[in-house]
Amino acid sequence: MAPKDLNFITGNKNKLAEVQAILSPTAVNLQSQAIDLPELQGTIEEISTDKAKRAAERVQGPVLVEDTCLCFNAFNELPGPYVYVHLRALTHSALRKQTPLRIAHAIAEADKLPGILQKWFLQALGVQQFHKLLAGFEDKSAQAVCTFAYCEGPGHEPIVFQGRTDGMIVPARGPTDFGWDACFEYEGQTYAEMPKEEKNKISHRGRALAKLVEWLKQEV
Ligand SMILES: O=c1nc[nH]c2c1ncn2[C@H]1C[C@H](O)[C@@H](COP(=O)(O)OP(=O)(O)OP(=O)(O)O)O1
Ligand SMILES: [Mg+2]
Repeated sequence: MAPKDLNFITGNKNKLAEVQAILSPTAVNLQSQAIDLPELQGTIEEISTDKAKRAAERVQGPVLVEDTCLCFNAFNELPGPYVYVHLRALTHSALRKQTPLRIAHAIAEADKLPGILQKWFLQALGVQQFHKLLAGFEDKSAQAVCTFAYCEGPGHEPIVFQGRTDGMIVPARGPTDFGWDACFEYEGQTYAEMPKEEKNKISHRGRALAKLVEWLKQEV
């Protein structure tokens, strides 16, 4: 059964602000709790559904969670689950000493890339260096993927809503206060350069929430 109230569990204030803005014209009553949840390794869907189950256990009630991935198309086919595991074991300072190629191999796992590793890349390289990951590749295209998972409560199977937006990885332009927004270009503008309403209309998050809102309408 679709809920009237949603309890969005996230440790990320920028995400929360966007979700509030996107859902404000709808009938959804959004609450939120800032809990930083551990994230599993696996496919994008597995990460989100597992995150939702953990969150439901933690709050002992219905929850909404979200996981965001940035997938570089140039690295999709590269192998390297072990590189990924290896990089995960490194500290931030050790990661900074890795060669771009080693980091690129880890990005090859982008399909399976939990937000936490992406967070590490951003923290280790900084938003100004982020585009250099693709320096040796002609294909700078990328896909922003946002996956919401709603879980009715402990023991329930989560429902997933996903939105994807195609763009390019570019040297940072615009404010750098939200993740890789300044490095992700969509139709000539980086996410960071766009007014928020414009980003929310075309963003991975906006598209995923449109599906969530549709589901809520059908269920009511
Ligand atoms: O629209 C976005 N524009 C730019 N950057 C973004 C966006 N959305 C997430 N991001 C960044 C934040 C974090 O560095 C990573 C995802 O990690 P992710 O685990 O999904 O988020 P998080 O740990 O910050 O919050 P949460 O508590 O909801 O897991 O990508
Ligand atoms: Mg996270």
